[in-house]
Amino acid sequence: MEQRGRFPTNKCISRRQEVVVRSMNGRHAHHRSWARSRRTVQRGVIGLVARSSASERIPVAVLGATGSVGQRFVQLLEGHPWFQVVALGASSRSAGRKYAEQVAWKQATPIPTEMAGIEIAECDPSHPAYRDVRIVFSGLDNQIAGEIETSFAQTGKAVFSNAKNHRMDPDVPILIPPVNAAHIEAVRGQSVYQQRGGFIVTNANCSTTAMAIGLAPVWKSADLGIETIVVSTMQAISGAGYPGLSGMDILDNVIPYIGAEEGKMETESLKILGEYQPSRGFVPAEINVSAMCNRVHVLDGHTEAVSLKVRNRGNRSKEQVAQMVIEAIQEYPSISRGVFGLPSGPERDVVFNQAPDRPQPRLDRNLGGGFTVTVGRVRPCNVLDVKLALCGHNTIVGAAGGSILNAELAVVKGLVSSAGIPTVEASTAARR
Ligand SMILES: NC(=O)C1=CN([C@@H]2O[C@H](COP(=O)(O)OP(=O)(O)OC[C@H]3O[C@@H](n4cnc5c(N)ncnc54)[C@H](OP(=O)(O)O)[C@@H]3O)[C@@H](O)[C@H]2O)C=CC1
Ligand SMILES: N[C@@H](CC(=O)OP(=O)(O)O)C(=O)O
Repeated sequence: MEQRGRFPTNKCISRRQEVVVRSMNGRHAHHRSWARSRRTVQRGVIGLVARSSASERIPVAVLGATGSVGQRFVQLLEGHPWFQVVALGASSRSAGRKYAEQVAWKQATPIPTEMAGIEIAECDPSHPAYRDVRIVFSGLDNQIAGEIETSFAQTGKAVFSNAKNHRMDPDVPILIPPVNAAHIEAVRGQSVYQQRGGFIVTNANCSTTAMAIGLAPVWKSADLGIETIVVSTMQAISGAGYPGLSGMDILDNVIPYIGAEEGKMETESLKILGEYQPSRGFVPAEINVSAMCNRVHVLDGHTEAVSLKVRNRGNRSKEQVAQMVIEAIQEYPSISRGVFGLPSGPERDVVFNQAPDRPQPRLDRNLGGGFTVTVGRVRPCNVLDVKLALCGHNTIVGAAGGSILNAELAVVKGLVSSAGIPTVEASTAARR
């Protein structure tokens, strides 16, 4: 069984978490006890909201639900404390059939019973299946994702996309909560948000996501920073969707080409690591990135060999820089769960594994339920400053799981409203 017990019991939560958990109370038993155990917390900046009268979770839809990423959404959303899948969308080839009858299910857990009987709808926002939906998760094929996602946002839905189509739009964030949570503010500048309350948030290309999370501690360290990244990927077969590559192509083989992947890593990473300024939009990070992408004979989990030139090396030796990189990773705070209290967030977003032969996709991809990126082999580089290996699950943190984290962050930030569900903003305003 590859899934962890996914939703957290309380250990230590922030006030922000507490607000969300309390606002969602009544929805999930262990979240109620999570909130109860924090009743002694001092009333703070955000304050405590009254118990919500709402007893439902936020209704959500998954588009592309029959595909590789769509199935991950369905799997990861089972029993979600805040979200309830009420609609599943796919092409006209699948529409009209019950999900369990139509999907070629390839996950290691059974089809969730709460979704098995849902009738697949076409991806048309006027379809009655989507009437009550507030959040739309998109695992649509990028040949058609762009227009469909726009049409859902135009009907007031919050769209969280895996597809590449909108990633470089000037008002759409490529959001990775442990790296650039502040970018979610870009949503408020989307005209469709101002007019109808709908918006689009994308996640990154899966290799780019693992790299951004793995390198965030270095990038954000005032003593380090990054000037140059040279990365070679070893990408899993599942990244090509299902059925993807034929066995004849990938067995006993490495394919040193994944269409457009290198360009995406080189451009998306600059937007992700850059700044969002409401007056100027996205200001890209000043980093040189060179990517070489390879498909390897691994089912899930993208591994990457990275060489770095740091920005602030000063007089330090490369050994000292390598040690500082390790410490930056070890000290990097738990952001998804610790800072924001996102229920899908792992204990740690990024970890350092000191074993000489890690990370390895088969051993490390499911850490933190597939939400944690593992970094290892940090050592001096003869050409740049340091080199390392990192690994992240391409269809969990790199795809469906990443979108779910993004939607959870949007709820915490008050961007997704739902009747009876107080948000951080609403509860703060109520106290003014
Ligand atoms: N696999 C990965 O690791 C990652 C994938 N992505 C992105 O996520 C998206 C999905 O990828 P993946 O799951 O691998 O792709 P799949 O090919 O496995 O699934 C595609 C989905 O899109 C649906 N679809 C296709 N055509 C239409 C249409 N005309 N109208 C409505 N629905 C349609 C399919 O429905 P039907 O079954 O009815 O044909 C299916 O549900 C892509 O944009 C991809 O680039 C992003 C990051 C990582
Ligand atoms: N190209 C990635 C998966 C993918 O679909 O990426 P993107 O979302 O950037 O198109 C891979 O093959 O592993």
